[in-house]
Amino acid sequence: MSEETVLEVSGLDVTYSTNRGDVRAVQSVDLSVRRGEILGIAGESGSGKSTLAVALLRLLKPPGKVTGGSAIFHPKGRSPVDLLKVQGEDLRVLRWSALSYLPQGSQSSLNPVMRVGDQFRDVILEHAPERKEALSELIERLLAQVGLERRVARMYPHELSGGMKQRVLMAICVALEPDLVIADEPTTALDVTIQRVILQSLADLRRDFGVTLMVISHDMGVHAQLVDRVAVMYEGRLVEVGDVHQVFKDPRHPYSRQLIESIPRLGRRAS
Ligand SMILES: Nc1ncnc2c1ncn2[C@@H]1O[C@H](COP(=O)(O)OP(=O)(O)OP(=O)(O)O)[C@@H](O)[C@H]1O
Repeated sequence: MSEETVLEVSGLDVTYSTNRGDVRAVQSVDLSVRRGEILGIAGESGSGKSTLAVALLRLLKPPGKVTGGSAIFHPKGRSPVDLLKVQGEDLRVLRWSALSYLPQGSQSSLNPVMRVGDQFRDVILEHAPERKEALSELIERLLAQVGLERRVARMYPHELSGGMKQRVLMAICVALEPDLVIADEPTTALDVTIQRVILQSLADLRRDFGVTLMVISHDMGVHAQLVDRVAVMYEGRLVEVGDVHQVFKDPRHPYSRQLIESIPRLGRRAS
């Protein structure tokens, strides 16, 4: 795996100002993501994982506010950019083609009145119109990559199971070969068998497309099966970052140890 850095987060602070006072949801977070790796973000509910993701994706809504730090992103073939400062057209250009997002509960993010193939077409043609010629082949290849038949392109979202919708979204996320995909709780709300299929598809996407993934999950089993390195969040802070085997074998922080001990049984790694 290359040691090239895709994203360098330094001193990130995010605060929600409420009438009951300020909630410092992310505090002084330093984190780097290496090209080609799967980095897990672990921590219990409320530890700040989603806030970290939406701040990096510039999708943070009021009363949330980034109150400090930088997130230097290095897309291939483009100049580095601070994700916390990029604006307007520059931000639009980065979305999907360099930075894509698989949101929590993403199964409702497909447009219910559009066929799956048209949803691929919209994303691909908006950012890469030169792909128009070979578009059907590309869509077929992307669907196959996540284990779906090409007939799925002609279907509407309501004709798909939850796991199929999740796989369609994963394929759309990687369609433009982004430098980084941020997936928030990709297996939550799916049954256990489907969870395994999704984890395997994510591992395959990295193997076949070399995609860099940041995977947010409260489920330590997901990290055990999928990720290369894991970062543990606790009350808005990163308390430990390391090789996943190392962290599971010898957690440095008592909170990481607690999280690991709370897993009923460690699963097998997917890759
Ligand atoms: N819109 C909001 N207004 C006020 N506080 C918020 C808001 N959104 C999140 N918070 C607070 O910020 C902290 C971090 O929440 P966040 O959702 O990022 O955690 P999480 O680890 O992703 O948890 P979950 O998996 O449950 O989403 C929590 O204390 C939460 O209550």
